[in-house]
Amino acid sequence: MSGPRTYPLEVRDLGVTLDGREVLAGAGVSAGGGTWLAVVGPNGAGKSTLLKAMMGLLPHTGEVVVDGVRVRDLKPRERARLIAYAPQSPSLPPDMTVFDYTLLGRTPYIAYLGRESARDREIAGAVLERLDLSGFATRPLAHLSGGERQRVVLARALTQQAPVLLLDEPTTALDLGHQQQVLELVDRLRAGDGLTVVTTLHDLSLAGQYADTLLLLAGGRVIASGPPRQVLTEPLLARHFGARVRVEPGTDGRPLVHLVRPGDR
Ligand SMILES: Nc1ncnc2c1ncn2[C@@H]1O[C@H](COP(=O)(O)OP(=O)(O)OP(=O)(O)O)[C@@H](O)[C@H]1O
Repeated sequence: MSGPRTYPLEVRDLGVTLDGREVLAGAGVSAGGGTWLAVVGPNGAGKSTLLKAMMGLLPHTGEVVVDGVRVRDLKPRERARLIAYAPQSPSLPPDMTVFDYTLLGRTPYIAYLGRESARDREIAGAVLERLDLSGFATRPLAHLSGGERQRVVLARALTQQAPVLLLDEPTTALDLGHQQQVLELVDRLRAGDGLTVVTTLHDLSLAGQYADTLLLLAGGRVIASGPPRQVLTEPLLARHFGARVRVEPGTDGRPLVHLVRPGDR
């Protein structure tokens, strides 16, 4: 039995200069099709910049290649069918309803001047259901809490049904239960539909629990990449986050990162 078709991802020598400042340089990493890559690093490291450049939203040098296709050669609609992106804090049209905003994820499939089909509406409805958002469908975006808004942004990205999913800090505004719900849902989509997932994540233990590969960025450069236990090491975290941490294996052997107070052993 063969699984779903998957789309490997390769980032080659990516560089971004903003206002004359090199905020990302020489960034390279690859992720197998159907695997999860988590980008970690301190504030200002260049994590969001990397995702935006991968999505083609920022001028950059280097290449992003998905399943052998150079993303920069694609037309915007083709790119949007291949890669979906949920930004960290997008500005949302306040009067638009949750359902209509989610439906925007179908735009790359709707003909110019065309209207969404019953199938498009069905897909949007099903995604809202999976994210516990059906009850909010007719609510204007301005009337949502921060965490609800964050899940709606994710809903729009999932409605796009692209095989590569880029999520910038998908869990920051979420309570514990919703963090788990969102990460488990994304992981089910990865395993079941073969999505290639790239997330930035501040929570290093969560990154270590879910990702197959971690990419540690600091100062716009790649410091380390590889399986979680190779990247989440006490010396690397101490050096690049300026934090005292203890790293120990969890029940599944994946590393858990704890902050240690000065004076504790
Ligand atoms: N338009 C801009 N002009 C100049 N510098 C910028 C611009 N946008 C972002 N930067 C800088 O680029 C660097 C990388 O920013 P980025 O948002 O990618 O960091 P990040 O790793 O996602 O950080 P955080 O964890 O705080 O979200 C930061 O130092 C930021 O100040």
